[in-house]
Amino acid sequence: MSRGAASRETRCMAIIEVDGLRKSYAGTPVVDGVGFTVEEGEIFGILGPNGAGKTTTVECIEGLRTPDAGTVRVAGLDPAADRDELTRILGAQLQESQLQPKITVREALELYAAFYRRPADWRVLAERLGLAGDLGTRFGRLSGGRQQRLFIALALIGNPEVVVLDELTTGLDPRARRDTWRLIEDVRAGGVSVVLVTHFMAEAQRLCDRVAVFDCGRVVAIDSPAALIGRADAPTVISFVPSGPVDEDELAMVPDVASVRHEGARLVISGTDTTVSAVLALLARRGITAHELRVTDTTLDEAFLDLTGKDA
Ligand SMILES: Nc1ncnc2c1ncn2[C@@H]1O[C@H](COP(=O)(O)OP(=O)(O)OP(=O)(O)O)[C@@H](O)[C@H]1O
Repeated sequence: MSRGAASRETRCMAIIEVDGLRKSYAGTPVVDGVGFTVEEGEIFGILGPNGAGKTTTVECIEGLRTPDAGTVRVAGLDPAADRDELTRILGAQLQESQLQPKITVREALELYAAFYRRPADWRVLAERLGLAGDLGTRFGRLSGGRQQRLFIALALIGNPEVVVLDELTTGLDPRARRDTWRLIEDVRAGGVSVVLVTHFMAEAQRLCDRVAVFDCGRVVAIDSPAALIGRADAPTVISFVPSGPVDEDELAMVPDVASVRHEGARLVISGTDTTVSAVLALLARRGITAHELRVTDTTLDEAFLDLTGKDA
């Protein structure tokens, strides 16, 4: 194989490579040795509590910030040095403040298409993203969900190989969020790699092939959502509404119990399979019936708490 072919093959696998990335503001490190790769065609999630350094990291990938140390490559390009070439490969979601409320959907699509040498056909994009009926509507009059559709369309208008979506569904109602998830899946099905910065565990669990969990400027874990959940100390949750009072001290003594909490009248106990049978046996001994009994796998929320000790 020629060296050119070999390097193309390497590039085929990783669309983004970040290694040893560091960035400080006023001497305070906010990104402190971050490294990960995003494979072509995957939806890669970046999760973490407020201030963990997620946005700073993606801004280095987008060429909006210059790293203090480390390397970032997007399809082999250095974002800080190759901004012009980068715009042909990478699409970034706009922030709301970058669009005038009076601009119509058609005008925004035409304007942004004009920035690229070989833009996507904006009419096709509008159709695909369900915006064809909104072309004459002013941005300020669109619902939050429709505005997000427009931001996705604008991120895709340069025919990018990878898009970075930062907190795309924050502020949307659950229905609009689910619609946006479907759009992101469609984008990936169209061959575009996706980097998704999110606070929502359900979003990461539903969409992402792999997730990097950030904490205090570092990556504390990278894995598939299922594998991260599998790493949790307490992989099983049993919950029920007890028919009478339960001695919680006694419950806490049950084998493998990691936590006992209340959700209204419901008791929620996390632990292992052993916990489930032991809790049921204890209830039977005390003559208590478990109404609305549910046994579920732990979620990414719980796995995240285990990894960072904080809510996202
Ligand atoms: N331009 C800046 N000047 C100084 N400090 C900054 C600047 N931008 C970000 N910070 C600080 O750097 C830290 C990391 O910010 P960053 O936005 O990267 O985190 P984040 O994980 O994206 O957080 P969030 O989820 O709240 O958006 C925060 O403490 C933030 O206040």
